[in-house]
Formats: sequence, structure tokens, C-alpha cells
Amino acid sequence: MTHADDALAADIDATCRLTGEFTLRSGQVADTYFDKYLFEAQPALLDRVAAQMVDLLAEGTELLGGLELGGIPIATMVSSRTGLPALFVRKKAKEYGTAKLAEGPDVAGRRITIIEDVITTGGAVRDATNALRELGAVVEVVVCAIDRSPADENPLADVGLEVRSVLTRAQLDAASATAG
Ligand SMILES: O=P(O)(O)OC[C@H]1O[C@H](OP(=O)(O)OP(=O)(O)O)[C@H](O)[C@@H]1O
Ligand SMILES: O=C(O)c1cc(=O)[nH]c(=O)[nH]1
Repeated sequence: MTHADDALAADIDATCRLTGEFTLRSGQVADTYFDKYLFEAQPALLDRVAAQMVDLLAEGTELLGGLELGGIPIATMVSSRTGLPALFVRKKAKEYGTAKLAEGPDVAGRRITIIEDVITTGGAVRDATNALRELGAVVEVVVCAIDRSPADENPLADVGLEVRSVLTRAQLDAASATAG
């Protein structure tokens, strides 16, 4: 890691790491939770994460698919930095109005990089990937702020998705250990 990466890991860890007992989206129970809203609420920190993500986007990305809810502010910031249009991907399609799952431009035939806050089991990203592919999108890469899935395993290999992360659980644990 570079000095800048170390500094970002330290700042994200100090801002987001909570300890206690937390039930996760997957139903797993964990003693550590990274509350992404605590960094997303700070524009300078959110922008530093977004800046790292720009370099991780898939080649040929046409749309940035931010996942409800925590992926959306990040995708908006990356969109602002790159000029690429953002897509706001709901967990469930709206049941009135346009009744869309993916709010924004039409996705059919478009290459989407998914933007996510945290990956634990990959379940939320898998659901979104499958839904976007059903709408005709090309989805091959997810970029996340924090990958807390087990090291050296790709939790989304089964759906052929590459995971690129700004920070891993190991980097955050190292930052935490350094801070004491
Ligand atoms: O990899 P997984 O096991 O699916 O877990 C990670 C997901 O869990 C959280 O979703 P949640 O529904 O809590 O998120 P939100 O606050 O962003 O709506 C997080 O934002 C990821 O989307
Ligand atoms: O798996 C989750 O639900 C989850 C873990 C975590 O650390 N942070 C978060 O927002 N969600």
C-alpha cells in the first residue's frame, strides 16, 4: 500500500468501524460493522474514496450503477469526477410511476460498473447483477469501498463478476492495529 492508501484506510477505519453485535444483511452475526454512512456523510472522505474508484472502473464503462442505498452517494461522486452517467439501482422496483428497478438511463446493451459500499457475502451485488442482466445490461465488474468478504476468495465468481475494492478488511484491520 502507498502512504496515501494507508492514510485512507486509517481515516475510514477510524470513522466507520463499530464494535458490538450486529446482524448483517446476510443474516450473519458479526462483532464488527463498518458504518459506511459515517464516511459518506463527510464530503472530503467520500471524495477520497470516489477518487480511488475512478482508477478501478472497468474499461469501457458506460454507466455507474450505484446500489441502494449506500452505493448511491458514492456512484454520484464518481459520476461527478468522471462525467459518466449514474444509475440508481433499487433493491426492488417501484410499484407505481415508472415502476423501474434501475433509475436513470436505459440499461439495455450498456456496460455497467456496479458501485457498492460494502461487500460481505456478495448477496446484494449478486441480486443487482442478475436484475441488471435481465434488463439487458453487460455487468462484469463491481467496485466497492470496503470488501470484508473472506480474503483470497471472490464471493461473486459464481456470477462471473470481478470484485475491485478500494479497501479490504485486512487493510482496515491493519489500520486499526496501527492506531492501537
Ligand atoms: O455482501 P452482502 O452480504 O450482501 O452484504 C453487504 C450489503 O449489505 C448492506 O446492505 P444494506 O441492505 O444494509 O444496505 P443499505 O444501507 O445500503 O441499504 C451493504 O450496503 C451491502 O449492500
Ligand atoms: O454485511 C452487511 O450487511 C454490512 C456489513 C458492514 O460492515 N457494513 C454494512 O453497512 N453492511
